[in-house]
Amino acid sequence: MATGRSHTERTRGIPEATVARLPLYLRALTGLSERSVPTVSSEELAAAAGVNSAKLRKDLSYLGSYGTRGVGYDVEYLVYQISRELGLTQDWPVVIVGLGNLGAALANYGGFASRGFRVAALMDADPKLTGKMIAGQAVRHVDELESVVRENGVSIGVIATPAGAAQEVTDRLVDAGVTSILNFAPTVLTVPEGVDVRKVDLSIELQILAFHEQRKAGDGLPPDAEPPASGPGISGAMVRRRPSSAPKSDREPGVQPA
Ligand SMILES: NC(=O)c1ccc[n+]([C@@H]2O[C@H](COP(=O)([O-])OP(=O)(O)OC[C@H]3O[C@@H](n4cnc5c(N)ncnc54)[C@H](O)[C@@H]3O)[C@@H](O)[C@H]2O)c1
Repeated sequence: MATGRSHTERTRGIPEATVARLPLYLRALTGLSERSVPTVSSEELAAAAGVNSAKLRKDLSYLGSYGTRGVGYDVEYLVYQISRELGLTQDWPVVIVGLGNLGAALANYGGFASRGFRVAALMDADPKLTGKMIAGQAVRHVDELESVVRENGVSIGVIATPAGAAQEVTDRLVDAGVTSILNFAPTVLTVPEGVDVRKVDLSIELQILAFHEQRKAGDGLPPDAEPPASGPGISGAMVRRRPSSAPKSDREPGVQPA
């Protein structure tokens, strides 16, 4: 199943679209693994992940995984391969900033820890929230952000503050050493080279559904109108990058590109 190529060789050149589908395969495979299913065909796995099987085979070939004719893919091994490719075989401490409705819901979501994303700290600017227990952790004041990031080796920050605070929080996270941001606030974040931002925007997903609903109703669009690119709840690439030297006035509001 695996080729003789090194991990580094395989990692090079995996298309971003393939990377975006790997979590879908992993979720489907985890379900199979929990049911102790030993092998899976590309057709079954593709159906479970909601992609076509030719695409799946191509995607998995980037990992050096080709399956065995007549048998399919070894479920446990493929779970390991995809987890390794996604960097999930190590622990990633995350910090959640903004513990309002959304932040508290995220903190209570068990799916982070079970996938190796340990919530190292919950931080909020509201002194009334300091010390409040959420999901078994005391909320800490955002004044401690830099020390929390450094002490816990945090590399991923989750932003669930109002839009107006998101850039300032991002700058502080980045200055403290965070290199990946998951942004729930409805604003464009500007980050230096080398920092990745993923934006989650449920309202964009709803707008795409509205487009399709409108088409189903045959309302006002020419028959050959192209639908917008649909995607997972986490919008695609992202990122407006600002060289660290660029002035902060470069920032502009708007919708982060998907
Ligand atoms: N992406 C999505 O699909 C989605 C869905 C719902 C909400 N949102 C967004 O998520 C954010 C949070 O929504 P909510 O309903 O939880 O809001 P909320 O008002 O309940 O909570 C925001 C929290 O952020 C804290 N905060 C404000 N400034 C801060 C700062 N500088 N540092 C640290 N904490 C700070 C506040 O004290 C508050 O506890 C908003 O930007 C909202 O628009 C996004």
